[in-house]
Amino acid sequence: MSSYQSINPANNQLLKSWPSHDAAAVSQALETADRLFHSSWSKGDIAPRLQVLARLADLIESRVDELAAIASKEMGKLIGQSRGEVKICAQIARYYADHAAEILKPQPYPSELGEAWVEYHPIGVLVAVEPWNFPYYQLMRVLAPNLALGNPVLAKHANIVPHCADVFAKLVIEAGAPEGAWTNLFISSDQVAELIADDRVQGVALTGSERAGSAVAQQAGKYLKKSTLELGGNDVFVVLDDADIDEAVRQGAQARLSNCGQVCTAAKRFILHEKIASAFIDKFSAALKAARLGDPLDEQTTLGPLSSKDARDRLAKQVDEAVQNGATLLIGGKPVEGVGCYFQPTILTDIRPDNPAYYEEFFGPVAQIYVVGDDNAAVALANDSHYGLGGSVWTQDIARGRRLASAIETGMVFINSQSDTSAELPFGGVKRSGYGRELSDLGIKEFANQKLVVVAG
Ligand SMILES: NC(=O)C1=CN([C@@H]2O[C@H](COP(=O)(O)OP(=O)(O)OC[C@H]3O[C@@H](n4cnc5c(N)ncnc54)[C@H](O)[C@@H]3O)[C@@H](O)[C@H]2O)C=CC1
Ligand SMILES: CCCCCC(=O)O
Repeated sequence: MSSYQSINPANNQLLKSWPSHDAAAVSQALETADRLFHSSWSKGDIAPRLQVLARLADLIESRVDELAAIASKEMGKLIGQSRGEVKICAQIARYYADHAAEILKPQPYPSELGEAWVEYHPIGVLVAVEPWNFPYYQLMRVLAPNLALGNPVLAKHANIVPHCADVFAKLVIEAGAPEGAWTNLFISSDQVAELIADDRVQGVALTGSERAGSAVAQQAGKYLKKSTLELGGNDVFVVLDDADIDEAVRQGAQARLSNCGQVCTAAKRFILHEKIASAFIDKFSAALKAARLGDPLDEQTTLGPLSSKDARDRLAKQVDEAVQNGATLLIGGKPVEGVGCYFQPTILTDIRPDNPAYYEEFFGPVAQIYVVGDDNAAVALANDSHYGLGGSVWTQDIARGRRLASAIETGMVFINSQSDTSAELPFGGVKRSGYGRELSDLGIKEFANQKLVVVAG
């Protein structure tokens, strides 16, 4: 039985099983990608590649509803959020279509040795290993910069979103990319490891769990291949005593419930100044309780299902263990009875450092609340984490917000906004949230040969 299956998490119905790719198909895909890398497509003028990205952006924009429905049926994202994800993908494709040539032009390096500059060249075939939570966005973050640069990509998507993987690959071809530029492979972890070991593969990008990241990075390290990792997070949502509480509650509820909480940069640890904690908790609890659970395709639904039964069962076990280890369950805490992988909006408080939950990411609609007396305590708590991905600070004193943003040990901090993403801004983290950056001018150079050329003076 294929391990790639489209199952609707709103009703557990099997939509389609997808055949896996065997060794011969993988070998052919690698050969085609490597041949493309050694062709004028990858090494020649950038313009034809950017034209493909512009056409891809147009194609995606013309098919938002169709693409969004596929994602919502396959992984349970609310239809409006799926439309938003599809639109961000078009934005990313268009950003690199419009800006890659400027970003990748040779950069002069004034030197006493003579005229010096850095050129940006593709390095070869890459492997992309991606998760189900943003089934198109995660692929586009790798495709767009590397297609602009000239690196062919072999993509291994999460096993529960094969339809998204397949339709994305077809869009890239329809936009005019040659065979080999982006190849979707329904393959196993072992087949990924074999690809990474092959001399024709020069790098690997992964978004997903620490477990997957560690396995893939070990293999990449063993074979001296460049890797980037975008892993989990336990992002803070710091509400200071001078914050606009109603706006913080509104965005805090969105930041915890969006995509049913299955977002690496979702607000997960709510750190509240003691002066406003009670007011925030009352309003925040009401906002989470007001969530309308239902079919993700129904525009009225505000909280869909988790992506799978496994994800739902993992979360339920995690919440139970947090309570067994001393946490207080303020609201929710249980799977919703009936069909589908639904989970109650949940708030946990009184989580002490000796509770394993204190250091754990809850990948679902589960908020942890902590109360502190001052800014230093907020920063100390924020940094007491194995993760370092994103975070947000809420205050009407921007200088104060900037001080906390600089002190919080993550890759991204937003002041008076929930975490977000846009093609022109770098995305990534530190510590166990991974390394490297995606998007922006930083992302397109992660897998570039940044070659120094010097003309002796
Ligand atoms: N940073 C992010 O955006 C995301 C983080 N996650 C984290 O991952 C956790 C579990 O979600 P999953 O989808 O199960 O993530 P996962 O890490 O199991 O899967 C992510 C991708 O890695 C692949 N993979 C897993 N193990 C692998 C291995 N040994 N070798 C090669 N490829 C491998 C999977 O097939 C999938 O394509 C979540 O609870 C969350 O903490 C999940 C989704 C997105
Ligand atoms: C809109 C935010 C995107 C976050 C992508 C992630 O969970 O890895």
